Amino acid sequence: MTQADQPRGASATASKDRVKIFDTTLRDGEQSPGATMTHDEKLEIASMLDEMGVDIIEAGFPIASDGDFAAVSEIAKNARQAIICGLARANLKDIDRCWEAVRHAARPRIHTFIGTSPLHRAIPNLTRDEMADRIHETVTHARNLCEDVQWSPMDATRTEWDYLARVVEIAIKAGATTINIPDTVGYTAPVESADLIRRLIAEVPGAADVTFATHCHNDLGMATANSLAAVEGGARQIECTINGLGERAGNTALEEVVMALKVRGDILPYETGVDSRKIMAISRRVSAVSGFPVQFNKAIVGKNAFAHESGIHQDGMLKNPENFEIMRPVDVGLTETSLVMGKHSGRAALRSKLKDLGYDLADNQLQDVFVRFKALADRKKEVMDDDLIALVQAEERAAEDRIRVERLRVVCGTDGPQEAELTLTVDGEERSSTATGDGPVDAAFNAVKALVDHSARLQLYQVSAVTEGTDAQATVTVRMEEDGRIVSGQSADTDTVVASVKAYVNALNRLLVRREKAGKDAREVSYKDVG
Ligand SMILES: CC(=O)SCCNC(=O)CCNC(=O)[C@H](O)C(C)(C)COP(=O)(O)OP(=O)(O)OC[C@H]1O[C@@H](n2cnc3c(N)ncnc32)[C@H](O)[C@@H]1OP(=O)(O)O
Ligand SMILES: CC(C)C(=O)C(=O)O
Ligand SMILES: [Mg+2]
Repeated sequence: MTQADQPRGASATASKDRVKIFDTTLRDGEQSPGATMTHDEKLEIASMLDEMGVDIIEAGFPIASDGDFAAVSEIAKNARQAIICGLARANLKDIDRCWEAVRHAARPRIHTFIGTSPLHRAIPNLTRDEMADRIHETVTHARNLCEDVQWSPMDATRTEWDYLARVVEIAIKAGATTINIPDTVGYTAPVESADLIRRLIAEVPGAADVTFATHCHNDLGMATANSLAAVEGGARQIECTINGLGERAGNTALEEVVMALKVRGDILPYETGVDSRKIMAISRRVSAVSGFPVQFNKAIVGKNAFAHESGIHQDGMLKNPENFEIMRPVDVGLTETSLVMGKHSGRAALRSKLKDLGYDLADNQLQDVFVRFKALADRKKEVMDDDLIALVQAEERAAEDRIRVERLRVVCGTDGPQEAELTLTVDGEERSSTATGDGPVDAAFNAVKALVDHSARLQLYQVSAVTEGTDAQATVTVRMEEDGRIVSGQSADTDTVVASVKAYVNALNRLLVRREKAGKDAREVSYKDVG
């Protein structure tokens, strides 16, 4: 075994075989249309990969451009522990350029490849024999430059068995230390993936002296399954990318294979040197620099991978997280599971969430807030913490209010005048009014004035969104002044006009309290009977 073949990390145990993680986010990942990263971004990602314990970083394709060459060279210079690898086609110029870039690394690797299937042999227009000679020549050349050489028969899974076995043997004899078997077009299936590696190791002379690697693409959604099957067949290097970034449907996702081996060590007795707690951070960074968002339900790193909205699951999670989670969030770098509050949530989650927010409600209060919460959740995709706080505060305020908003309808649009039809309960008596105004809020405020006669002057009217999105709750604040007394009112609702009227009424209620406190009889307020 050469120095380059030694697995990293001190965690290898007698019972578990070590599987090397080869990350190609910066090479195959960057080949995704639109995923190009800048020089500095590549350096940053390489450093994070090195830090998290990836064994080999494929840093780029040095002949592809001066920029790629510069990035691979600098990553090679900065590498702390990882092997730094560059890709090269099966020609001497590519291999020389690759070596120029990776040779700065403490542990450099040249990765050279050529397509060996009937379809791919036609690309450079070579016969079987001509290609075999080319493989011998180029792998020998690479090995003369570098002691760590990886060779890949591109489209191996669509290559005839006899030819594949023949060229793998040639590459091993020419000095390749790692033989990578790519499923370039995501065509294979788990049983076949395992069998192919097993058969190569069993039948190709010299196979026992090299590491076999698996490189899968996800065209049929089987990349992770195929990679793990290949490991069961004898592969000891998995090629993968962060978030599964890569050509077409992507490559095997690093986070998936690492966590599968960690969580299912009972049936997959293999280990990696990757510190899984660094997964979330690098996933977010790769998503940001590549511009590829991670789908919400993506395994391990998706926004919903450790989130629960439905009441039965939330209740189960609160009783024991193992009820609905097979991994601890902390093991992938998250601080906690998130209980998302939405229309499927129940009282157990609401009580727990409110407690976290500092509200320890009695059962009857909780029930009131729960009813209002469900009504809000029916109108809004996700109820955020601030929405809940607004609900509880409104509940607290409403308890002693003499004036309550019952119903409001507004007519608005380009062809004014805007009109509001409002029903309030005042000291238990229902009263209604219709008013017009300059805009829906003005019309609604005029309707309030028609029902509650007062001389308070509106000093401030302010609207802000509690949370994000067009379905966000609007928080409205109003400030009013009467005889030197200043009161303010606040309310939140997904309907801005409703929130405005409720904030106005909230201020009026406070005004009544202030008047009472000032020794006046609150009933001095005269209510116009327009009902
Ligand atoms: C499955 C994979 O991921 S393979 C890697 C794919 N990645 C990339 O292609 C990204 C980087 N590529 C590039 O920047 C460019 O394609 C370059 C610089 C490598 C080559 O550019 P060009 O010289 O303009 O060639 P072009 O891209 O048009 O065509 C590819 C050439 O490489 C040849 N070729 C392709 N693969 C190999 C190989 N493994 N070994 C030898 N030659 C190869 C093709 O036959 C073709 O040459 P030809 O025109 O003489 O037939
Ligand atoms: C270059 C090779 C290994 C590759 O990316 C593929 O075949 O998918
Ligand atoms: Mg690939």
